Amino acid sequence: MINVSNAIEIENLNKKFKGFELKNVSFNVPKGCIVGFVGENGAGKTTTLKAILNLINRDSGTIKIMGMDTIKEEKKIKENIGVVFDGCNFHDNLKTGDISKMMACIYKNWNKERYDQYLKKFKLPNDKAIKEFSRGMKMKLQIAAALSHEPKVLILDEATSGLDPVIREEILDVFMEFIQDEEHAILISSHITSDLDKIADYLVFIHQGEILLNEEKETMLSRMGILKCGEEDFRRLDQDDYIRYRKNHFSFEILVNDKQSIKKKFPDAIVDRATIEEIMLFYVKGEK
Ligand SMILES: Nc1ncnc2c1ncn2[C@@H]1O[C@H](COP(=O)(O)OP(=O)(O)OP(=O)(O)O)[C@@H](O)[C@H]1O
Repeated sequence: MINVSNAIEIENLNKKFKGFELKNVSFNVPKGCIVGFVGENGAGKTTTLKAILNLINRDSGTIKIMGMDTIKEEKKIKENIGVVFDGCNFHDNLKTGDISKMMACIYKNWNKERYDQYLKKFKLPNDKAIKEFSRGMKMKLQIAAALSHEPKVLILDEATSGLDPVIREEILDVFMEFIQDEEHAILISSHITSDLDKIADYLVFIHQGEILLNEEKETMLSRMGILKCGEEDFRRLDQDDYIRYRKNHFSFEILVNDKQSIKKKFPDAIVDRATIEEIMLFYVKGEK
């Protein structure tokens, strides 16, 4: 039996569209982990996720799920993946029971009891057609369906976007429950960085089709920091000390690589903890 520690492995993925390119995208999703995939609108998140799912043809690169090549062993892999994309993929006139019958034909591991449990947990009615569902209800339905064919990997594209904090928390709890099994893994793209702050173990940051950052979340957040200082102190910094800076009227805000070494250099300096959102903004808007 092959023992693979990564649920998903992406190596040198390239895909060119007119005016956009994924450039040598490489990262892993380790088993037992949630990887948050972040980046601004149009950065290439959905394109990457679609390439993982073979929904678009890639130009080059290899992608493995549970050690299996996603092109050569596509059929075998599909059973192992639960997918939720923004918007609802089920036909509007279907009811929850119709979806169960349909999914049972598609997936050999379809677990109707589990699906019914999720419907109950999410308080989804079985007598209404999907067209009468709210956005949050549609999202929860998709998540219930994605989890009920007993996948090992969840691939989620903006699965919590446009939902209120109560529903988001319910959904995040379900993801946390799913990941308790060490063989499971989640790759989730989201603009709601506070959600990723809560649940992600790793963060992968994509910008203009390139991976800029790929690190364990807590290590990254405890290492990086934001230093506020005047021009004189800024000039004393080495290039290696910081990642990006932003200049205001009278001061500099600097995303530093290593809070501790900066505190040694400037004992009186205040270096604040950076949030995921701030780090993203520095990478996109800051100067080098
Ligand atoms: N089928 C396609 N043909 C041509 N260009 C495409 C196609 N699909 C996506 N693109 C382009 O690829 C780029 C990346 O799009 P993508 O949907 O991957 O971004 P994203 O990071 O998911 O953005 P968002 O956060 O807005 O969903 C965009 O410039 C988009 O216009």
